Amino acid sequence: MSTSTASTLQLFRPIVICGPSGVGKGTLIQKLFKEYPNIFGFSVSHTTRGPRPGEENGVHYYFSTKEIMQKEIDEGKFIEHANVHGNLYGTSFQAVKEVQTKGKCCVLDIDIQGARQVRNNKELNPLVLFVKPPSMDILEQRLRGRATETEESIQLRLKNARKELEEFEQDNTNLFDDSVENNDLDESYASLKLTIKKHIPTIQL
Ligand SMILES: Nc1ncnc2c1ncn2[C@@H]1O[C@H](COP(=O)(O)OP(=O)(O)OP(=O)(O)O)[C@@H](O)[C@H]1O
Repeated sequence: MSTSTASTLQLFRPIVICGPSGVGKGTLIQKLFKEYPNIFGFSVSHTTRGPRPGEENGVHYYFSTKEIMQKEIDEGKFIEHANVHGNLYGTSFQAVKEVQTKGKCCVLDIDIQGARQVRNNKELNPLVLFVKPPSMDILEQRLRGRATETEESIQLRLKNARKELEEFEQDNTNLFDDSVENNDLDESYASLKLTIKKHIPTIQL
């Protein structure tokens, strides 16, 4: 008897990870990819900026032009997009589908505005999780400890973080399905895995 892999392939709901800058989203997501490279996948983003040495089209980014990408945004082909210093960046529905058709669960690191855009998308049906900092002081320490931001950028991120935390606490639009507090990293990572399993029981973690 033969079995068809195509018919047994599970299409996992994508997971949207939201939370203030510096809370540790990237750190948690990297741990998932490292422990489960065959279960989780990152979608390839589009950009209109030129490729840097060593960057490959379809691997690091899909390189596009402003005209083409804007037309595709207008046609609704993008889950979310942003203009950063004059260049467009975004995630297409197709890029998420490519991860899903490999049998992987696509993890998206997008901001609250982006999450709001995809929240009620029936086709995507994302699991939206919020990563909370233990406190604003700790968030500030992490942003400073990362040493990637100017003072101005830290202040802007903290200001946005206060707004995002308020939105999370009120959450009157049911934007988030669940949340994880990123306090001790190992405990938070374990809690993230449990939260994912709770909402996507067929995932083998
Ligand atoms: N649980 C934790 N305990 C202590 N430090 C942490 C923890 N999680 C992450 N960090 C550290 O905090 C800093 C910010 O983490 P990270 O870059 O993952 O945040 P982010 O939410 O992805 O930020 P951004 O949205 O700006 O990309 C990093 O230096 C990281 O090593």
